[in-house]
Amino acid sequence: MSEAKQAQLREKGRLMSASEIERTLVRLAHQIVEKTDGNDSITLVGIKRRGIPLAERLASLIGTIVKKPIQTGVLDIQFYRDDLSTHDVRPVVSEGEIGFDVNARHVVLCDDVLYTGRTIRAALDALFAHGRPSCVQLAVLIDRGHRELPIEATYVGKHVPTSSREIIEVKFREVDNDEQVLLVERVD
Ligand SMILES: O=P(O)(O)OC[C@H]1O[C@H](OP(=O)(O)OP(=O)(O)O)[C@H](O)[C@@H]1O
Ligand SMILES: O=c1cc[nH]c(=O)[nH]1
Repeated sequence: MSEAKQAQLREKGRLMSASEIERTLVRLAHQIVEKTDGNDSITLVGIKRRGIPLAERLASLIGTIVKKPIQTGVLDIQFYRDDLSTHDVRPVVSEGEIGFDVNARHVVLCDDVLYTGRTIRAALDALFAHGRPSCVQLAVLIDRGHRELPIEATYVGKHVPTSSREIIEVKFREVDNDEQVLLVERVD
């Protein structure tokens, strides 16, 4: 986030520490194993940017539980202006190959925050443009509400009721060199 943008935000508190994130991911990994019943076709697909470390960490935890490697993939969702959207942006998938086979795979999309649901809608479009998964589920660290589409997560780390002025800032060491979840508020 740019310094100018950061200057308009006021920190309201910490929602999760590094150890709370770790414990939550362990719980989510066990829930995924329980619900997918050791399914060999499982692929954890991270949505850029912070969905990627989330997918990789969950895949590693699940791999340890089921004692076999878990396939991962990446989806890159770009944003562009869309005046029809409440937030003036609409997620789209960047062009190019998806980099993994989605056919007959049990895909678990992974993202740090679920908000309007538009990113996940774009991710679903991308998946089905590239093949036919057998099943698609969604894992998110934080569900903050305010959905604009009929999309819900299968696995949720933490439900955080928010106002529209508030923003969830997830920080992962792989992306941010920091590890915590913050609640901040726009002060403009
Ligand atoms: O449900 P939605 O309204 O689509 O919002 C959720 C998306 O917003 C965030 O991405 P952000 O735009 O902050 O990009 P980043 O992860 O690259 O920082 C978050 O990582 C989700 O991907
Ligand atoms: O609060 C929000 C909303 C969307 N994406 C985020 O990362 N935080």
